[in-house]
Amino acid sequence: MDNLTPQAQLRLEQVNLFTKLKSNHQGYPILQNISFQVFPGERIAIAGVTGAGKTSLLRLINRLTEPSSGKIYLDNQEYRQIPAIQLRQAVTLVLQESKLLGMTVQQALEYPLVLRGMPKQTIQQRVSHWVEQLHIPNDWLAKNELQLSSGQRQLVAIARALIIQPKILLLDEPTSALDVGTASHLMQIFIQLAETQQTTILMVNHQLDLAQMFCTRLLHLHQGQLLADKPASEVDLVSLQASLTQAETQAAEEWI
Ligand SMILES: Nc1ncnc2c1ncn2[C@@H]1O[C@H](COP(=O)(O)OP(=O)(O)OP(=O)(O)O)[C@@H](O)[C@H]1O
Repeated sequence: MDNLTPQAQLRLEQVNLFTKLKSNHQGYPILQNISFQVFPGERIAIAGVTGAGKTSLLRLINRLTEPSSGKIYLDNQEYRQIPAIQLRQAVTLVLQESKLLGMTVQQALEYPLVLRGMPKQTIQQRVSHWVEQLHIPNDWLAKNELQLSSGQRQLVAIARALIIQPKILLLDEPTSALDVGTASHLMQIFIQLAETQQTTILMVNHQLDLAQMFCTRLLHLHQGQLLADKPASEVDLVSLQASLTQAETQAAEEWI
Protein backbone atom coordinates (compact mmCIF):
# COMPACT_ATOMS: atom_id res chain seq x y z
CA MET A 1 0.00 0.00 0.00
CA ASP A 2 1.40 3.46 -0.87
CA ASN A 3 1.49 6.34 1.61
CA LEU A 4 -1.38 8.15 -0.08
CA THR A 5 -3.88 5.32 0.31
CA PRO A 6 -5.69 5.61 3.65
CA GLN A 7 -5.62 2.40 5.63
CA ALA A 8 -8.92 0.70 6.39
CA GLN A 9 -9.76 0.62 10.07
CA LEU A 10 -12.08 -2.34 9.66
CA ARG A 11 -12.00 -4.84 6.82
CA LEU A 12 -14.27 -7.80 6.13
CA GLU A 13 -13.02 -10.27 3.54
CA GLN A 14 -15.48 -12.76 2.06
CA VAL A 15 -17.16 -13.40 5.38
CA ASN A 16 -19.72 -16.21 5.55
CA LEU A 17 -21.82 -17.16 8.53
CA PHE A 18 -23.87 -20.35 8.65
CA THR A 19 -26.21 -21.57 11.36
CA LYS A 20 -24.66 -24.36 13.37
CA LEU A 21 -26.34 -27.73 13.21
CA LYS A 22 -25.50 -30.72 15.37
CA SER A 23 -24.76 -32.91 12.35
CA ASN A 24 -21.82 -32.25 10.02
CA HIS A 25 -24.07 -30.26 7.72
CA GLN A 26 -22.99 -26.61 7.82
CA GLY A 27 -26.52 -25.22 8.27
CA TYR A 28 -28.20 -22.49 6.26
CA PRO A 29 -26.51 -19.20 5.41
CA ILE A 30 -27.09 -16.13 7.60
CA LEU A 31 -24.45 -13.97 5.90
CA GLN A 32 -22.89 -14.71 2.53
CA ASN A 33 -19.68 -13.46 1.02
CA ILE A 34 -19.63 -10.11 2.82
CA SER A 35 -16.66 -7.87 1.95
CA PHE A 36 -16.27 -4.18 2.72
CA GLN A 37 -13.85 -1.72 4.28
CA VAL A 38 -14.50 1.03 6.80
CA PHE A 39 -12.37 4.11 7.38
CA PRO A 40 -12.05 6.17 10.61
CA GLY A 41 -14.88 8.62 11.24
CA GLU A 42 -17.30 7.04 8.75
CA ARG A 43 -20.97 6.98 9.76
CA ILE A 44 -22.56 3.94 8.21
CA ALA A 45 -26.22 2.94 8.23
CA ILE A 46 -27.15 -0.70 7.73
CA ALA A 47 -30.58 -1.21 6.19
CA GLY A 48 -32.52 -4.38 5.40
CA VAL A 49 -35.75 -6.12 6.29
CA THR A 50 -36.30 -8.33 9.34
CA GLY A 51 -34.01 -11.34 9.15
CA ALA A 52 -31.69 -9.79 6.53
CA GLY A 53 -28.67 -10.37 8.79
CA LYS A 54 -28.06 -6.88 10.23
CA THR A 55 -27.69 -7.90 13.89
CA SER A 56 -25.64 -10.95 12.89
CA LEU A 57 -23.26 -8.65 11.05
CA LEU A 58 -22.84 -6.37 14.11
CA ARG A 59 -22.28 -9.42 16.34
CA LEU A 60 -19.52 -10.65 14.01
CA ILE A 61 -17.84 -7.24 14.06
CA ASN A 62 -17.99 -7.26 17.88
CA ARG A 63 -16.67 -10.84 17.82
CA LEU A 64 -19.62 -12.23 19.73
CA THR A 65 -19.79 -14.69 16.83
CA GLU A 66 -16.98 -16.13 14.70
CA PRO A 67 -17.34 -16.21 10.91
CA SER A 68 -17.81 -19.70 9.44
CA SER A 69 -15.27 -18.60 6.80
CA GLY A 70 -13.56 -15.39 5.71
CA LYS A 71 -11.64 -12.90 7.80
CA ILE A 72 -12.17 -9.66 9.73
CA TYR A 73 -9.35 -7.18 10.37
CA LEU A 74 -9.05 -4.23 12.75
CA ASP A 75 -6.23 -1.86 11.77
CA ASN A 76 -4.79 -4.63 9.57
CA GLN A 77 -4.69 -7.12 12.43
CA GLU A 78 -6.80 -10.24 12.05
CA TYR A 79 -9.49 -10.50 14.73
CA ARG A 80 -8.27 -13.83 16.10
CA GLN A 81 -4.88 -12.24 16.89
CA ILE A 82 -6.44 -9.52 19.07
CA PRO A 83 -7.15 -10.25 22.78
CA ALA A 84 -10.92 -9.99 23.44
CA ILE A 85 -10.67 -7.16 26.00
CA GLN A 86 -8.52 -5.10 23.61
CA LEU A 87 -10.91 -5.74 20.73
CA ARG A 88 -13.98 -4.74 22.80
CA GLN A 89 -12.21 -1.61 24.02
CA ALA A 90 -11.86 -0.61 20.37
CA VAL A 91 -15.14 -2.01 19.05
CA THR A 92 -18.22 -1.67 21.28
CA LEU A 93 -21.70 -2.95 20.54
CA VAL A 94 -24.98 -1.63 21.90
CA LEU A 95 -27.68 -4.24 21.39
CA GLN A 96 -31.37 -3.41 21.17
CA GLU A 97 -32.18 -5.05 24.49
CA SER A 98 -29.40 -4.13 26.87
CA LYS A 99 -29.25 -5.42 30.42
CA LEU A 100 -27.75 -3.79 33.51
CA LEU A 101 -27.04 -7.24 35.00
CA GLY A 102 -28.55 -6.46 38.39
CA MET A 103 -26.51 -3.28 38.82
CA THR A 104 -27.71 0.26 39.44
CA VAL A 105 -27.28 2.71 36.55
CA GLN A 106 -24.26 4.27 38.32
CA GLN A 107 -22.59 0.87 38.80
CA ALA A 108 -23.38 -0.20 35.23
CA LEU A 109 -21.83 2.98 33.84
CA GLU A 110 -18.70 2.59 35.97
CA TYR A 111 -18.28 -1.16 35.43
CA PRO A 112 -16.51 -1.19 32.02
CA LEU A 113 -13.92 1.27 33.34
CA VAL A 114 -13.51 -0.60 36.66
CA LEU A 115 -12.81 -3.72 34.58
CA ARG A 116 -10.08 -1.82 32.78
CA GLY A 117 -8.47 -0.87 36.10
CA MET A 118 -8.95 2.89 35.75
CA PRO A 119 -8.44 5.16 38.79
CA LYS A 120 -11.67 5.95 40.66
CA GLN A 121 -11.44 9.68 40.05
CA THR A 122 -11.05 9.27 36.28
CA ILE A 123 -14.00 6.88 36.26
CA GLN A 124 -16.20 9.37 38.09
CA GLN A 125 -15.16 12.22 35.80
CA ARG A 126 -15.86 10.22 32.67
CA VAL A 127 -19.23 8.97 33.94
CA SER A 128 -20.30 12.50 34.98
CA HIS A 129 -19.26 13.86 31.59
CA TRP A 130 -21.44 11.41 29.64
CA VAL A 131 -24.36 11.57 32.08
CA GLU A 132 -24.38 15.32 31.47
CA GLN A 133 -23.88 15.06 27.70
CA LEU A 134 -26.79 12.63 27.31
CA HIS A 135 -29.01 14.62 29.70
CA ILE A 136 -29.42 11.60 32.01
CA PRO A 137 -31.17 12.86 35.16
CA ASN A 138 -29.24 12.25 38.40
CA ASP A 139 -32.17 10.45 39.98
CA TRP A 140 -31.75 7.59 37.49
CA LEU A 141 -28.31 6.74 38.85
CA ALA A 142 -29.54 4.79 41.89
CA LYS A 143 -32.17 2.88 39.86
CA ASN A 144 -31.92 -0.67 38.54
CA GLU A 145 -33.15 -1.86 35.14
CA LEU A 146 -36.60 -2.83 36.45
CA GLN A 147 -37.14 0.80 37.47
CA LEU A 148 -36.33 2.15 33.99
CA SER A 149 -38.45 2.30 30.83
CA SER A 150 -37.10 0.64 27.67
CA GLY A 151 -36.10 4.07 26.27
CA GLN A 152 -34.30 4.96 29.50
CA ARG A 153 -32.46 1.61 29.41
CA GLN A 154 -31.50 2.27 25.79
CA LEU A 155 -30.03 5.66 26.68
CA VAL A 156 -28.07 4.18 29.62
CA ALA A 157 -26.71 1.42 27.35
CA ILE A 158 -25.53 4.05 24.85
CA ALA A 159 -23.94 6.09 27.67
CA ARG A 160 -22.10 2.96 28.85
CA ALA A 161 -20.72 2.41 25.35
CA LEU A 162 -19.65 6.05 24.93
CA ILE A 163 -17.89 5.97 28.32
CA ILE A 164 -15.55 3.29 26.94
CA GLN A 165 -14.54 5.74 24.16
CA PRO A 166 -14.36 3.05 21.48
CA LYS A 167 -12.83 3.63 18.04
CA ILE A 168 -15.83 1.88 16.47
CA LEU A 169 -19.33 2.09 17.87
CA LEU A 170 -21.85 -0.52 16.72
CA LEU A 171 -25.48 0.40 17.34
CA ASP A 172 -28.48 -1.87 16.79
CA GLU A 173 -31.48 0.42 16.26
CA PRO A 174 -30.21 2.89 18.88
CA THR A 175 -33.18 5.22 18.75
CA SER A 176 -36.03 2.68 18.46
CA ALA A 177 -37.36 3.36 21.99
CA LEU A 178 -36.40 7.05 22.24
CA ASP A 179 -38.54 10.14 21.75
CA VAL A 180 -37.79 12.33 18.73
CA GLY A 181 -35.96 15.03 20.72
CA THR A 182 -33.67 12.56 22.51
CA ALA A 183 -33.02 10.66 19.27
CA SER A 184 -31.99 13.79 17.43
CA HIS A 185 -29.79 14.96 20.35
CA LEU A 186 -28.04 11.56 20.25
CA MET A 187 -27.51 11.78 16.52
CA GLN A 188 -25.85 15.17 16.97
CA ILE A 189 -23.52 13.66 19.58
CA PHE A 190 -22.61 10.82 17.19
CA ILE A 191 -21.87 13.28 14.39
CA GLN A 192 -19.70 15.37 16.72
CA LEU A 193 -17.79 12.28 17.87
CA ALA A 194 -17.21 11.16 14.30
CA GLU A 195 -16.03 14.60 13.24
CA THR A 196 -13.89 15.52 16.25
CA GLN A 197 -12.64 12.15 17.54
CA GLN A 198 -12.83 10.16 14.29
CA THR A 199 -15.15 7.69 16.04
CA THR A 200 -16.56 5.31 13.45
CA ILE A 201 -20.24 4.49 13.68
CA LEU A 202 -22.10 1.52 12.19
CA MET A 203 -25.77 1.71 12.92
CA VAL A 204 -28.74 -0.48 12.08
CA ASN A 205 -31.66 1.83 11.51
CA HIS A 206 -35.13 1.20 10.12
CA GLN A 207 -35.82 4.93 9.79
CA LEU A 208 -34.31 5.45 6.35
CA ASP A 209 -34.78 9.22 6.27
CA LEU A 210 -32.93 9.56 9.59
CA ALA A 211 -30.23 7.17 8.38
CA GLN A 212 -29.72 9.19 5.20
CA MET A 213 -29.61 12.48 7.08
CA PHE A 214 -27.16 11.23 9.67
CA CYS A 215 -24.94 8.77 7.81
CA THR A 216 -22.27 9.19 5.19
CA ARG A 217 -22.74 5.73 3.73
CA LEU A 218 -25.45 3.10 3.53
CA LEU A 219 -25.14 -0.69 3.33
CA HIS A 220 -28.20 -2.61 2.15
CA LEU A 221 -28.38 -6.22 3.31
CA HIS A 222 -30.83 -8.63 1.74
CA GLN A 223 -31.08 -12.30 2.67
CA GLY A 224 -27.60 -12.22 4.12
CA GLN A 225 -26.00 -10.60 1.08
CA LEU A 226 -24.63 -7.11 0.63
CA LEU A 227 -26.87 -5.79 -2.11
CA ALA A 228 -25.60 -2.20 -2.11
CA ASP A 229 -22.85 -0.13 -0.51
CA LYS A 230 -23.11 3.57 -1.46
CA PRO A 231 -22.64 7.10 -0.20
CA ALA A 232 -25.85 7.88 1.72
CA SER A 233 -26.47 10.99 -0.39
CA GLU A 234 -26.68 8.82 -3.55
CA VAL A 235 -29.31 6.46 -2.17
CA ASP A 236 -32.75 6.81 -3.74
CA LEU A 237 -34.87 6.51 -0.60
CA VAL A 238 -38.13 5.98 -2.48
CA SER A 239 -36.86 2.97 -4.41
CA LEU A 240 -35.00 1.56 -1.38
CA GLN A 241 -38.18 1.84 0.70
CA ALA A 242 -40.16 0.17 -2.10
CA SER A 243 -37.72 -2.73 -2.32
CA LEU A 244 -37.75 -3.18 1.49
CA THR A 245 -41.55 -3.16 1.52
CA GLN A 246 -41.64 -5.71 -1.29
CA ALA A 247 -39.19 -7.97 0.55
CA GLU A 248 -41.24 -7.65 3.79
CA THR A 249 -44.43 -8.57 1.93
CA GLN A 250 -42.75 -11.54 0.28
CA ALA A 251 -41.38 -12.76 3.63
CA ALA A 252 -44.81 -12.36 5.25
CA GLU A 253 -46.45 -14.34 2.41
CA GLU A 254 -43.92 -17.15 2.86
CA TRP A 255 -45.01 -17.42 6.49
CA ILE A 256 -48.71 -17.81 5.65
N1 LIG B 1 -27.96 -18.11 16.50
C1 LIG B 1 -28.73 -18.31 15.44
N2 LIG B 1 -29.08 -19.57 15.09
C2 LIG B 1 -29.86 -19.77 14.01
N3 LIG B 1 -30.32 -18.80 13.21
C3 LIG B 1 -30.00 -17.55 13.51
C4 LIG B 1 -29.18 -17.22 14.64
N4 LIG B 1 -29.03 -15.88 14.68
C5 LIG B 1 -29.71 -15.38 13.63
N5 LIG B 1 -30.29 -16.38 12.93
C6 LIG B 1 -31.07 -16.23 11.70
O1 LIG B 1 -30.30 -15.42 10.83
C7 LIG B 1 -31.12 -14.54 10.10
C8 LIG B 1 -30.65 -13.11 10.31
O2 LIG B 1 -30.96 -12.69 11.65
P1 LIG B 1 -30.59 -11.24 12.19
O3 LIG B 1 -31.05 -11.16 13.61
O4 LIG B 1 -29.18 -10.97 11.91
O5 LIG B 1 -31.51 -10.35 11.25
P2 LIG B 1 -31.81 -8.79 11.32
O6 LIG B 1 -31.63 -8.25 9.96
O7 LIG B 1 -31.03 -8.15 12.41
O8 LIG B 1 -33.35 -8.78 11.71
P3 LIG B 1 -34.22 -7.73 12.61
O9 LIG B 1 -34.38 -6.48 11.80
O10 LIG B 1 -35.51 -8.45 12.80
O11 LIG B 1 -33.50 -7.51 13.92
C9 LIG B 1 -32.55 -14.81 10.55
O12 LIG B 1 -33.14 -15.69 9.62
C10 LIG B 1 -32.38 -15.47 11.89
O13 LIG B 1 -33.44 -16.35 12.15
